[in-house]
Amino acid sequence: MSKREDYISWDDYFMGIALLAGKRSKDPSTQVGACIVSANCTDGSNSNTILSVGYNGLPVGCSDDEFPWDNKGDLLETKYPFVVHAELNAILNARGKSLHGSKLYVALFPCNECCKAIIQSGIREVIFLSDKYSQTDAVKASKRMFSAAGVKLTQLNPQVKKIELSLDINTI
Ligand SMILES: Nc1nc(=O)n([C@H]2C[C@H](O)[C@@H](COP(=O)(O)O)O2)cc1CO
Ligand SMILES: [Zn+2]
Repeated sequence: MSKREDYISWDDYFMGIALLAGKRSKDPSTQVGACIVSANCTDGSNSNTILSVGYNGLPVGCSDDEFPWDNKGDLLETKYPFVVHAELNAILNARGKSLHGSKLYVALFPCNECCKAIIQSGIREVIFLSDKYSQTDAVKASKRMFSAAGVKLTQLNPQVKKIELSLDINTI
């Protein structure tokens, strides 16, 4: 028997992990996931290892049922001042582990605040799917900083449009 040929690529796999993490988000309008992966080492050691994962959600101790999820209205009655973005959560979930030279896979292009944390933590490449907020000042500021800091930006061209998972034991 020869090897399976329809296995998913590394890029689709890590973006898939980011998207799966986003499924944990309680945000009713936009669920974002992020996955941080170690750099490609020239000798192949420890490359393509998942260092951390995160999704957009409230800080620990802030109840998902008590804080607002609205995206319109007075700022303090919306989610915006409270939600930790997926990228920042992934960086913080690494708990101080070195992220130098790593890559970050994220479903949605990072905002300016996450951009600063990405640059400062040593992440050298951002691979994203959607850039639906490209016209916002947050994304424009972000692109300016990424460019100045030399962080590579790659919009993923996935090899597959869909990855299906079944948790039915009869399908294993
Ligand atoms: N890159 C991002 N990572 C994120 O985790 N988010 C989060 C913040 C909010 O919870 C949600 C955006 O909500 P909305 O404005 O589409 O209703 O996604 C948003 C962006 C966009 O910059
Ligand atoms: Zn952000």
